[in-house]
Amino acid sequence: MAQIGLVAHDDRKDDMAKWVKTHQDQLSQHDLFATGTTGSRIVSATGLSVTLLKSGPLGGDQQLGAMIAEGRLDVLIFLIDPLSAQPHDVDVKALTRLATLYDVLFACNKITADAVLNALKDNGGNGAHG
Ligand SMILES: O=C(CO)COP(=O)(O)O
Repeated sequence: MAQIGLVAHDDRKDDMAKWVKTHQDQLSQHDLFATGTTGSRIVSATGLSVTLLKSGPLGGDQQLGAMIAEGRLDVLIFLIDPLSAQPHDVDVKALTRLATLYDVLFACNKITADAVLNALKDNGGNGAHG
């Protein structure tokens, strides 16, 4: 079982809800964490059990970053909107920086997110931190 963080910017929330629904069976075998609004969308689309953190602009990105720094997150799926400015851009950068620094499985678009789930399957369902 892996600890998976799920985050999507506003323009990518529909994509995230659809992606999670597509992979619902596999994702249900893992511990899911999400920023507040993304997580609420996922829960209403799928009924999956998700630990809801604060909304991204209110500190949710930083909470996920702290989990990565403490070795408590194996995977980050962060569907980023590359066409809109974010008021909390510094938090977004901090989260992507920590995901890179700590070498977690990290996807910021759907096709890579698919590849990450395949990698998890190949690894017997365990993330990098086992
Ligand atoms: O802003 C976000 C990521 O930077 C996502 O936060 P929400 O899921 O609360 O919208």
